[in-house]
Amino acid sequence: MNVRVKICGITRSEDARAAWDAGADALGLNFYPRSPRYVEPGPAAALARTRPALGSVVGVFVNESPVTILARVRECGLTAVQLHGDEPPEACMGYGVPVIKALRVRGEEDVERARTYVGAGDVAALLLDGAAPGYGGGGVTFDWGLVARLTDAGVPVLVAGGLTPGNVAEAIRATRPYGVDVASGVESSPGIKDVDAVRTFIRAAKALNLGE
Ligand SMILES: O=C(O)c1ccccc1NCC(=O)[C@H](O)[C@H](O)COP(=O)(O)O
Repeated sequence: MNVRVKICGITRSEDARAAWDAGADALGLNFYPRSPRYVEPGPAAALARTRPALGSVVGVFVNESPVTILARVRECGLTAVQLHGDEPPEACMGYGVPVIKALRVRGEEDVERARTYVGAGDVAALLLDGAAPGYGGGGVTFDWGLVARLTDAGVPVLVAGGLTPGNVAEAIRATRPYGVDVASGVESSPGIKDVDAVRTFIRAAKALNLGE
């Protein structure tokens, strides 16, 4: 197993550097203006420049216009875009970088809906999130038992929603995902990462990589 770790909602350069140093594979920069983790394009470009040679910087968008997404990809050097709103499968292409489509999971019907994105456009992975109010970053888990039907079929899935240093290992064992993603579970307040929690989270996730 080689589980990748994405730390989402980075707003400060010290948090970005700490996450890379701790072994993060990807950082998420949030371009949804209503998020407490929103970053303006200028500071986001500076955060993206902390990226090490093999790291990935993912821009998170909610129902954003393609023109704006393309502009952010170019000006911030994003290596992937995460569409975290109500974007249909046909909207998941045209950015010149891989697309991660996020879906909130309440039950089996949402997993079936997720299947409609597999192979659509530039979708390279699905991110399955809990169904908290709002679009993301809500700290709510979902039934991990629903993920296996996708991962067993070889679909790259990032498991998100309510993950913490304390439950990430259990989530990985239950879902055998391509990766895991966390925002609020490693914060002292929204947008401010708790560096010790980030380190513990990454260590817990990557320990399973070493264990198999
Ligand atoms: O984090 C946000 O504020 C946010 C707002 C709107 C859309 C997406 C958002 N975050 C995207 C993420 O990838 C989060 O890491 C994911 O939703 C999990 O969040 P959490 O449950 O807090 O770990």
